[in-house]
Amino acid sequence: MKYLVTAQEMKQYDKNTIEYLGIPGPVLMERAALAAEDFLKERFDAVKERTKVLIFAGMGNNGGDGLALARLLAADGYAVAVKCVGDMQRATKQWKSQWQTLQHFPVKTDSNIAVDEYNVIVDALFGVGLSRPVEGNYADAVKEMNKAEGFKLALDVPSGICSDTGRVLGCAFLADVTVTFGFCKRGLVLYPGAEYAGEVRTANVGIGQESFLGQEPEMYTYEKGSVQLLKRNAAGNKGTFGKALLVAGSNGMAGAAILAAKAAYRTGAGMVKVITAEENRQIIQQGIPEALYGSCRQLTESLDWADVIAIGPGIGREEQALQCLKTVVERSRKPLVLDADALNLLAEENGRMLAEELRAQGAEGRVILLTPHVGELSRLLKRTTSECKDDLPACAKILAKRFHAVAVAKDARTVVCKEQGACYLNTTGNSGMATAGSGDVLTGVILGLLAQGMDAPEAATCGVYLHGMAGDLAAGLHTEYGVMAGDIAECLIKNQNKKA
Ligand SMILES: NC(=O)C1=CN([C@@H]2O[C@H](COP(=O)(O)OP(=O)(O)OC[C@H]3O[C@@H](n4cnc5c(N)ncnc54)[C@H](O)[C@@H]3O)[C@@H](O)[C@H]2O)[C@@H](O)CC1
Ligand SMILES: Nc1ncnc2c1ncn2[C@@H]1O[C@H](COP(=O)(O)OP(=O)(O)O)[C@@H](O)[C@H]1O
Ligand SMILES: [K+]
Repeated sequence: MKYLVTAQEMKQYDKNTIEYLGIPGPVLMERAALAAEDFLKERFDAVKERTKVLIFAGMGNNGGDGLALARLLAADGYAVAVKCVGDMQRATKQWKSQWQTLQHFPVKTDSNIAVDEYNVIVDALFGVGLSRPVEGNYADAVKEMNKAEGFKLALDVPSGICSDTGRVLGCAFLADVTVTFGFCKRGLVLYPGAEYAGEVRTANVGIGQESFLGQEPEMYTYEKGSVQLLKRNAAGNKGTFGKALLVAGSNGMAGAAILAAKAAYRTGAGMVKVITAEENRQIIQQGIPEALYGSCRQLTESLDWADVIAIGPGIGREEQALQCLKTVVERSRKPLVLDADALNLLAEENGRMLAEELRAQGAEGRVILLTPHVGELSRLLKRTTSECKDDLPACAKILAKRFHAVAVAKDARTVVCKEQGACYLNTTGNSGMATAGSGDVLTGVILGLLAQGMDAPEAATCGVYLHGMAGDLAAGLHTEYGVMAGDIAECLIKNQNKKA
């Protein structure tokens, strides 16, 4: 597990480290600069004579890190220059102290620095202290850095990227590598920040879990290779691994049902039954002969049969779909995954009473998982899609609280959260998964995990992770251009736990 922190959390952990653990701020700054220096030496020591480093320093402690880095590199024989941006009178105490020390080292700091003479550009304008859009001299400096040739390193956060949301505030530094200090910031993982950050290296500067003092970060992710499936019972039979009921696929939309059913089987469910439109009987039986088939008339008895239920992929928004949803909500209390049109129906005026009923069931303890993409989420929350996209973790939390459910808010970086506790941000997957039907596969994966007895939050986080890993494997086979949802289903579980 890897923590992802906000600016506020990071500042609190800095403060705790200094005030409670007794490690002075200048020590932390020195370690931050040493970590950045280590990285640069790893890359450039072999070509030190030809390496000229230009550091753009703002007036906060991020700039202070930059000044300390300039000193360390100069002491090590590198050609270094620093370009200060901002009013030195207003610099932080640590910055001023670094500036005084720097005067004893051979670092160029005068105002006529020709940027194109330098082949390494270091951005130390703003870190987690960025509080408003980058404008004026600062924006000019960011543009100058971006225009420069050569290797680009950001200290802590690329300037202009919001540490919490990954949004660009005004304009932002486009880094090849970001060395971030203590813990990885959310904005380095969320888009577009992730693209601006380039490769992210998290450096240990002496701020660790001891600095939480009971306040853990509210977001985490899994690193590749760290997710475990439930141990498979060697003596198990198909009943042991769960009966999964899937209500999916209206007339002409049988593909959604086939993809989700296949994914549930590929994830390990013992039995999968598909309830779908009568017209789909033949195509389902040919497309996935391993699945049991039922028409909508057999829904009620199938609810009794099932251990877990999913509804939504390809069901449409017609009256029959609404009736199926009504039956599933009212006639059963079993764990329920709602996706796609099931969510759209709940968001419509017609589905309002059902949504109320579902909320009440959630409050009474029914296990509910909602898996909206940004469009579905916006309809459920009655917000614009850009509002949802701009702060997906916050919107996912609202949804989880509203339905007393596990919310899986899908996007390039999917968020999973419960009513209470930390959110999971997924980092597996790729743009090849932005293809019709890949959400149906995810529904099947989560259903398959639930069928085997995984608890709901774990099935959601593990499911999203595995789905993304399968997408990465599929992209390895077919490229990000060529991935189709069926490929993702085929790649599930294959080598999933191999470290990348
Ligand atoms: N506090 C600590 O002990 C440590 C802090 N470290 C560094 O310190 C950084 C945080 O330092 P600060 O809190 O001083 O913040 P920053 O250095 O990120 O910048 C904040 C300063 O920029 C100004 N500012 C913010 N947005 C602006 C904008 N758009 N235009 C113009 N000015 C703007 C603020 O008013 C403030 O003066 C971290 O990112 C990290 O690089 C590291 O040295 C590790 C230890
Ligand atoms: N750029 C991307 N990077 C990683 N994952 C992505 C990307 N785009 C889409 N996905 C994933 O693909 C799935 C798409 O789901 P959804 O939008 O419901 O598709 P559909 O409705 O076509 O089945 C989600 O799990 C989402 O997280
Ligand atoms: K920076």
